[in-house]
Amino acid sequence: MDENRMSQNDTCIYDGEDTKFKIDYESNTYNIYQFLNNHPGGVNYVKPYESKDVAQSMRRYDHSKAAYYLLKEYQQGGRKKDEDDLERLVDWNKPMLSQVGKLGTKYSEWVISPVDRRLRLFDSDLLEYLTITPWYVVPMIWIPIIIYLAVIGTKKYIHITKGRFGL
Ligand code: HEM
Repeated sequence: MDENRMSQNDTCIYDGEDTKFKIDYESNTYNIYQFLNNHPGGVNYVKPYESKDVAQSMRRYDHSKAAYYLLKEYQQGGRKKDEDDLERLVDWNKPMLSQVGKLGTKYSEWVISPVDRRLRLFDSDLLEYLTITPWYVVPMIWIPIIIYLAVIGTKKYIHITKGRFGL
């Protein structure tokens, strides 16, 4: 493999032989299988384009620069690293937090150029662990707080309105 290309396995969250949804864009082929369900326009817009060229349709829907940048992530054989200066600004295998401060004026362009790969934010395993919250933690914390505040509020209301309204 060309050493200027990242292998798809390095960059993909999902991989596997049977997980393919190929499209063409300007004579390159892309496997966008892992992106299908995340497409902001919905999966149904993209589904009819399996094995077809999407260039015209993408232009018709006025996709942003970020969308075309993201598309390269799914290029067959991996993204060409030497094509994008933005790719070389950080070491993707190291935590991001310590690196973004050094991006300087490039930061604003880099931060809105989406990629679809595993990366970590913090050096510390504990902090990294805290960056991902399973959905059930949110009701676990907030439901007791809501119940507590509702009980306190009701008690106060009963106390304040005691003797009024003929109660
Ligand atoms: C030909 C097939 C495609 C069609 C018909 C299509 C259609 C659309 C539509 C209608 C929206 C607007 C959603 C909204 O604003 O509510 C959208 C947004 C978007 N699409 Fe697609 N899309 C296609 C392929 C792709 C591909 C291949 C990618 C990249 C891998 C992509 C990335 C995006 C992104 C990032 C957005 C958010 C808006 C933006 O940044 O432009 N789309 N698409």
